[in-house]
Amino acid sequence: MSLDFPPLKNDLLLRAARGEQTERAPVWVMRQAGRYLPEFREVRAKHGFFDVCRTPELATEVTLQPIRRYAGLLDAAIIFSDILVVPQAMGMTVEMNPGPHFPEPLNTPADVAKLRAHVDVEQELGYVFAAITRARRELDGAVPLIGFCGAPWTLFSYMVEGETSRTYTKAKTWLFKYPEESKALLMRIADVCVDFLVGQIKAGAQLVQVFDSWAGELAPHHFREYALPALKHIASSVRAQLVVQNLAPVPMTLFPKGATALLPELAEYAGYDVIGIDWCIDPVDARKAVGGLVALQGNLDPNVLYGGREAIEREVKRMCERFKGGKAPKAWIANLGHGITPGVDPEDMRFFLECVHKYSKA
Ligand SMILES: Cc1c2[nH]c(c1CCC(=O)O)Cc1[nH]c(c(CCC(=O)O)c1C)Cc1[nH]c(c(CCC(=O)O)c1C)Cc1[nH]c(c(C)c1CCC(=O)O)C2
Repeated sequence: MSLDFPPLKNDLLLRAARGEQTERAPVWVMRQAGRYLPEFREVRAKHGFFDVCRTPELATEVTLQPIRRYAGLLDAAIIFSDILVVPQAMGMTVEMNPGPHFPEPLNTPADVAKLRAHVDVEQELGYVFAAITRARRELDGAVPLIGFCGAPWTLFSYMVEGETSRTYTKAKTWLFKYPEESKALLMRIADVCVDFLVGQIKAGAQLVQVFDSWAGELAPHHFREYALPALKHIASSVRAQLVVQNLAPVPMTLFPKGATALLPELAEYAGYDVIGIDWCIDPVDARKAVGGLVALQGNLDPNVLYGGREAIEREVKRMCERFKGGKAPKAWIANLGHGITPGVDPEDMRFFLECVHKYSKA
């Protein structure tokens, strides 16, 4: 049973995500709705971060801001929310001041008892679903709408560390001191992610992305042991649930930032259609690593956007050549290798998008 939405006018993203070569690379930018936009800062001056997330009108407004500003240049919208709404749904308090802060992180496995035994995502995160349905209607088919969640390992890190960490000492202490409890918690987070992503798809998300921002912090064998099973569980369970609930399949993207060494097995076993890469791997090498199994997304260093027009043009041109080169299939979604940062001039972002349009033509 699916909701009815206006027909999609630009399906470049969905075609590339399914592995098709496209006439040019679709392009969107992680954190495209954010503090580099004056219209976003205006909304944030009047409303708290999570108030924007929890108010479908505001979340829709902010989701559409970059689509309006860069009309005809962006090929996707991403729903305005945060990965940390999942720990909130599980019963944790999360503040944003200005970075994430958990007043009561999970210090030991005993603290897991403080989490909700059963998470009703409809009740806890229904506001995200409402925002997605509303944004999808307001987009009027201009571009597809992306839903997302954080990956279990990245969310686990925040829930244990209580903030963004440089060393991940607390999260890793859990892995090495309490391996079984860690695995259980990772799977518990994964189960919430499954319901959350299925709910987003049901509400109108046309592609979903799993952000594993701290994937690169783990040794490959630790990633394989702890992070990968939960990621696989999400991909296979979401797909199975879509069948059970009679919903059309949607492409799934995994962004395992920094996990370059694992690209071959992620492509082969994780179960995603698209893998996002950061700028620390050359696109030609990433292609070799994943073969023809998945589409790639990425990977310009976000700081290139601070380098002025000449640097932006040169680097985008190079990125396009590197993604289109080599012998592997060419399905590619252009993006930065991580989120856009607050100091970027919105006109430089526009120039980046224009350069992708120009240099990624088949
Ligand atoms: C690790 C992570 C978080 N959140 C997210 C990740 C994964 C991606 C990544 O690694 O960047 C994902 C995220 N966060 C946000 C989105 C919205 C959609 C988009 O435009 O991409 C998405 C997809 C909005 C946001 N989430 C946040 C902001 C800025 C806060 C503000 O408006 O005051 C935005 C626009 C806050 C946030 N939220 C988080 C941090 C560390 C911070 C503070 C630091 C920062 O600003 O980058 C957690």
